[in-house]
Amino acid sequence: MGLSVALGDMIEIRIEGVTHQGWGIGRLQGFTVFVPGTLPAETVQAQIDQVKKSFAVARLIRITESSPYRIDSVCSIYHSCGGCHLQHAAYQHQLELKRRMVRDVLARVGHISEIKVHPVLGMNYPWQYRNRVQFHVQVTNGKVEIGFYRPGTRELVPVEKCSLLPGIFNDIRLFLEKKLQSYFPADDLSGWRHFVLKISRANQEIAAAFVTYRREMAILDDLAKALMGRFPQVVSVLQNMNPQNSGAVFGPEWRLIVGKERIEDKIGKVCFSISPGSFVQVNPEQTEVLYGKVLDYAALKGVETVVDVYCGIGTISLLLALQAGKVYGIEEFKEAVKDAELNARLNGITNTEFFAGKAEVLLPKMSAAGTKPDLIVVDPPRKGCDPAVLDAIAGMKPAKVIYVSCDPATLARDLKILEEKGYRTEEVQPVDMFPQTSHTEVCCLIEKA
Ligand SMILES: C[S@@+](CC[C@H](N)C(=O)[O-])C[C@H]1O[C@@H](n2cnc3c(N)ncnc32)[C@H](O)[C@@H]1O
Repeated sequence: MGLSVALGDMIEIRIEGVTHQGWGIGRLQGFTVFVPGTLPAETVQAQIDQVKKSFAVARLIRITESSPYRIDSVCSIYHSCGGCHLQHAAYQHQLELKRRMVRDVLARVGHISEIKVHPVLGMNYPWQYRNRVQFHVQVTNGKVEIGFYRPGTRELVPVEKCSLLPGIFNDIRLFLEKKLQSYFPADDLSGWRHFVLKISRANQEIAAAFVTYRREMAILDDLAKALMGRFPQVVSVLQNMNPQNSGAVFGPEWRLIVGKERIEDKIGKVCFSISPGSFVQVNPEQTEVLYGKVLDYAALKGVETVVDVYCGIGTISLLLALQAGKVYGIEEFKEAVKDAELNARLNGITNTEFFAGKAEVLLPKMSAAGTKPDLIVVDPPRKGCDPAVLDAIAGMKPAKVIYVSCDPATLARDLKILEEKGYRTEEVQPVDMFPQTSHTEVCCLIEKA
């Protein structure tokens, strides 16, 4: 039987749960209705925005019974920006909601319900935690705007200050917006795409990147010098050329405009030199918590062979290498592999070896060559592990697998596959890498059954 409501209808609904995007979930005539911006135990009036075969989406109009955990959001643009999803919930409640989200998705997708999901490890100060940002630059009829796109659109949200960013990022954005505007109308401002900032937690140095459609951009050198002159913390300004209209922020070609090529950071005892396009975790304080959990679960004794799959610049690999016999890292992005090798040298670590290529090709090759690791760590992108990676893990028969995931749904899918291949999930520890948003990082310990 279909839902007897239509687009534009007003409904009253009790919210019972929350989705992984942070939307409230209610039931109406046996149908699922999602209401963004609501919390469990609230009753709300909402207007139907979308009706699909098995669910509807409604827009929050009025809260008739409020959750005791509802608070006023901090950001004035919270409802239009879309970058945060849970600012309307007190932080401790956000952590509880995230724990429930992980538990629900593991049960629904992974059929894993008997395992306890530990309370989410949160932050003392869950603001200004991001170490990098990608702003979009838009120049329309000579008016320069630097900000974020409204979700699913190319419409810029006017941002005065983002509460997830260090204060200096907001100041730099305002400076650049004004400075860029001052070149108009004398200079051609077309060709701009993004403006990216990264800050090192260890020494507070900042690297900036101008991402442009084309190489020739008259004002970039002048702008870079002005930026460094005004903000001495900016030690590196680069240009990245990205002519493609794919979803990727960076294209393959980089040019150093002024300052140094790379910035350095530190995690635990290990120093990292980071090339501009490489992946690093976005929340450095919580990265230490997450990696600490990986080391706990690994419980190494100095003799083990470990494979770190999807290793990025070798952060987890090098921390593990301090406690293992030998660590192999696998990573698709060649520059990140060069970083990992350089970082091993910088830290005097000699028991690592890194391989550039796709995990789904290299791990099966390693398995065929007879490598028998005691532990395999995987930290894949959101889409999770390729089936060939999971097959290779089962073939190599490590006693332990540690799965670090930024997407609980693909994690649940992969844990189910690993269970079918003779592995059992023993521990599930969510870590709040992304306070105020609905995203959660999860670290799992999996053992051979
Ligand atoms: C979530 S990041 C984890 C990086 C690292 N473990 C860390 O904590 O910084 C995922 C990494 O997987 C890499 N990657 C994506 N697809 C891959 C593939 N098919 N094979 C190997 N690496 C891949 C990305 O370049 C990225 O560095």
